[in-house]
Amino acid sequence: MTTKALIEQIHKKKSFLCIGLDTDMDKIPTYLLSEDDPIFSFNKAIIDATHKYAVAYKPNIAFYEAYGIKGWKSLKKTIEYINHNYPEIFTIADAKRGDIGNTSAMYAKAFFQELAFDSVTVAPYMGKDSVEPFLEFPNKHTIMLALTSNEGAFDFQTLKTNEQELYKTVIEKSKSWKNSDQLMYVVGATKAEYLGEIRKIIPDSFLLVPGVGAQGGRLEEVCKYGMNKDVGLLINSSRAIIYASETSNFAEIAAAKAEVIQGQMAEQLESL
Ligand SMILES: O=C(O)c1cc(=O)[nH]c(=O)n1[C@@H]1O[C@H](COP(=O)(O)O)[C@@H](O)[C@H]1O
Repeated sequence: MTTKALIEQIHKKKSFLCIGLDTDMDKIPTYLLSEDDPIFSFNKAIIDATHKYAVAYKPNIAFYEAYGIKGWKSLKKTIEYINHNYPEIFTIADAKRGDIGNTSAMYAKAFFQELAFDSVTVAPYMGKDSVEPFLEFPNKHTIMLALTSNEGAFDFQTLKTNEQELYKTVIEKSKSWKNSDQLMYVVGATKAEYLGEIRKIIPDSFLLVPGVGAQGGRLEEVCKYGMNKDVGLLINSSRAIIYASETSNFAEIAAAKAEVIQGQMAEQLESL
C-alpha cells in the first residue's frame, strides 16, 4: 500500500487507529476454545466488528509463534482474511526482525511476499545492512524501533553518544539509507514528550505509536507533539480494545472501545 492510500483512508475514516491483534489463548473467551482455529475465530470477530474505526491491524508475531505451526496457520488466515475482505486496511507484522543482510532479505520475503503484509517492524541494532533488505520492496514499509514504550528504552536508547541520544543518531543515520522514504518509526506513547525533538529530525515520516491504553500513554499528548500535516501517526492499542470483555459479545464491546478512540481521533483531525 502506498503512503498516499494510507493517508486517504485516515481522512475517510477520520481515524488513525491501529488495533493490535495480540491474541492470547489464555485471554480469549473460553467458548471459542472448542472451535477449529480459536485464534482466527477471535481475530475474525474483532476485525469484522472494528474495521470501521481502524485503519490498521498489527498482529504481534510472538503471539502466533508461541503456538507453533497452528499459530502460523492462524496468522496466515488472519492476514489473508484482512487482505481479501478489507483491502483498504494497512497491515503491520510486528516481528521486530533484523539480522545480517541475506537473513534480513529472507525475513522480508516471509512478511512481504509469503504473508503479504504491508509493513514489518524491525530492530535497528545491527545497522544499515540489516535494514536495507526490507527497503527493497516497493510499496512496503519498514517500521524501525526508534524510542520504545517500555522502561528498558532508557537502558540504551536515550544514552548520549556523540553528544546526543542514541535514538536520535539511529533516526538521523537511517535517513541516508537506500529507499529511506519507505521507513516509518516506532515511538512509544509513553514517551510523547520526546515527539517534538523527533519531529525536528523526521518531520514527514509516519510514526507507529504503541502504548496508549494498557501502558498508560495519552492520545491527546501524542497528537499534540507528534501529528504532522499528513497526520503522520498510527496509534496502536491492543489489550485495551481486544480484551475489553470476556463475554460472548466481546467483539461488540471491542468495537465500542474502538469507536470511542476513533471519536477522539476525529476531534484531533479537525485541528489539522
Ligand atoms: O513495535 C511495537 O509495536 C511496540 C513497540 C513498543 O515500543 N512498545 C510496544 O508496546 N509495542 C507493541 O505494541 C503492543 C502494545 O500492546 P498494548 O499495551 O496491549 O496496547 C504490543 O504488541 C507490543 O509488542
